[in-house]
Amino acid sequence: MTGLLVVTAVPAEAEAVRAGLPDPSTAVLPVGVGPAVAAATTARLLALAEAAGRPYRGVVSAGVAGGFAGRADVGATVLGSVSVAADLGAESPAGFLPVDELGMPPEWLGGGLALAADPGLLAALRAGLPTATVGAVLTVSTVTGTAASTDALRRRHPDAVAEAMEGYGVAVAAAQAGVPFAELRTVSNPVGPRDRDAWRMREALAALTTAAAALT
Ligand SMILES: O=C(O)c1cccc(C(=O)CC[C@H]2O[C@@H](n3cnc4c(=O)[nH]cnc43)[C@H](O)[C@@H]2O)c1
Repeated sequence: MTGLLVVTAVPAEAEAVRAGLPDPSTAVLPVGVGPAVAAATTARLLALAEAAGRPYRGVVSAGVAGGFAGRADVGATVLGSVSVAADLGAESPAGFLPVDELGMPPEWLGGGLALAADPGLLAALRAGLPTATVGAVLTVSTVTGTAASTDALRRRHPDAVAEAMEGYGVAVAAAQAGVPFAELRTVSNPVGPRDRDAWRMREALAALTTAAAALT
């Protein structure tokens, strides 16, 4: 059994995590932006480790995220209690219909639209990050960029603290491999109308380096 696998979307996030790791032998790898490439690449990494007789002890999806104002502001650290596929569904005149409300059983969805963090791994991360905000982290394929879609997400997910683009995909890969999963994010921007000037990437990456100390 090897240690933790930490997957980020892009190299800058991986470098920020590595810079704060207490154990430099922890694997930190960028697996791409969005749920599909993150799921496929993580699944391959987990399968290769298992085939080599050195399965990972757990996998953490880490990186920057948009935070829901009043729940997780810019610079905050967030731990996902659950990673949610927030835009997997169907549009209708009455609004968005999540795919699990269309009669599809959880097994068709890799375990469901909301995959909970492993309790032991989450507890360990909470212990190392006592000021982190804990709540649902949404996974979206399209970055939310209007007030209307922000309000709709807030209504549909009153427990959501942040949104990003990889967590649910990594969670599906981990569930298929039977490996504990958690999601760790630092907030680079508020979820809301698109405004690149509101981005604080340097601050979020610095917070990621600080938070990485909990990844023992
Ligand atoms: O150009 C824009 O307006 C824009 C706004 C938000 C994010 C992007 C990205 O290309 C970053 C995607 C990347 O970062 C994570 N991330 C960070 N903030 C958010 C967000 O508000 N909503 C969704 N994802 C976000 C995400 O996990 C990706 O890896 C561009």
